[in-house]
Amino acid sequence: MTIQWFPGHMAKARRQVTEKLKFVDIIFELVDARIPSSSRNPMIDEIIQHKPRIVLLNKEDMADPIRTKEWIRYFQSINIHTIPINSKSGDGLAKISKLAKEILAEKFDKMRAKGVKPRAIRAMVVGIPNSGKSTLINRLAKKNIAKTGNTPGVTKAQQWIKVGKEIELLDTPGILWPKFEDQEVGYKLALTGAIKDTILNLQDIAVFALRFLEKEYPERLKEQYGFEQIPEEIVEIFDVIGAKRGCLMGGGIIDYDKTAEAIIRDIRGEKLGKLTFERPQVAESE
Ligand SMILES: Nc1nc2c(ncn2[C@@H]2O[C@H](COP(=O)(O)OP(=O)(O)OP(=O)(O)O)[C@@H](O)[C@H]2O)c(=O)[nH]1
Repeated sequence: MTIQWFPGHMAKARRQVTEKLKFVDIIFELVDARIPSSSRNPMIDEIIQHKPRIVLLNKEDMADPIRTKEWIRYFQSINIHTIPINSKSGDGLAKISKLAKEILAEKFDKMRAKGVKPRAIRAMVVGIPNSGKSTLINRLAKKNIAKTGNTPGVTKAQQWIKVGKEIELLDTPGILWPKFEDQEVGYKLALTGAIKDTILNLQDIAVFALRFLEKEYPERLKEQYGFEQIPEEIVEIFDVIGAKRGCLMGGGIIDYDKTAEAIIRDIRGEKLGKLTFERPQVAESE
C-alpha cells in the first residue's frame, strides 16, 4: 500500500503517534540502513519530544557495511543510540531489549524506589512506510504472540505484544511520512522501495542511480554490466545496459523505460551488491 501524504494525513499520523506516546517508555525508530537520513521522518524529534529512543538501522543486510559503521558513529556523535538490525533474519534484535533496559535503568530504579510494582518496559515502533515495521514486530513477537490485552489504568484499549519477559510492544506501529525535501531524497526513497516509483519518472530514477553508482561504486557498475570504461554520456550507458538486458523495442531499438526498470530492479535485487545511498556528512550539513 502506498500512502499519499497530504497535509491532513500527516496531521492524523502525527496525532496517532502522539496519542500512543504517553503509554510507552521508549521509541524504536526504524530507518532504512541504506538511507538512514532520507528514511527518517523530518519531524521525528518534535513528535517524540524527549522520549528515549533507539534508532534501528533496519535492512542492514542490504546496506554497505562500511557506511553502516559510519552511520553508527554519526548517530553516536549526536547522542542517539543506534543498532543495525535485520528484521527478516532476526540479526541484532537481541540487542534491542538489552539496550532499552540500560537506557531506562534509572527511570525504573526510581519507580522501584517509590514502591511502584515492577513492570515490563513499554515500547512502540515508528517508521516510514516499508521500513520494515511489521516484519520487526512479528519477528520480535516470535510465535508467542501473547497479547496482554488492555493495560489497567489506560482508558483506550491498547494491545501489547510480549517480547521476552522484559518488553511489551504496542502491536500497531506508528507510521510517519518520509522526507519530501528534494528530488534526490525522492529518488533514494524510490530506489529502496519506500515510495512507489510511478510517482517519479523511471528514467530519472535510473539516471540518478547510474550517476550515483558511477561515483560511489564504479567497479560494481562495470562488473555488473560488463563495461571496461563507463561511457560519459548517460544515453550510452543506457544503450549498453539495454542491449545486454534485451530491453528492446521493434527494430532493435533500445527501450529506455524497460532499461530503466531493469536497472532499478537490479539495484533492489542486490545485483550490484550491498549499497548505501548516503553518507552521514549529508545529514550533518542538513
Ligand atoms: N532484506 C531485508 N528485508 C526486510 C527487512 N525488514 C523488512 N524487510 C522487507 O521490507 C519490506 C517491507 O516490510 P514491512 O514489514 O511490510 O514494512 P512496514 O514498515 O510494515 O510497511 P508499511 O505497512 O507500508 O508501513 C518487506 O518486503 C520485508 O520483507 C530486513 O531487515 N532485511
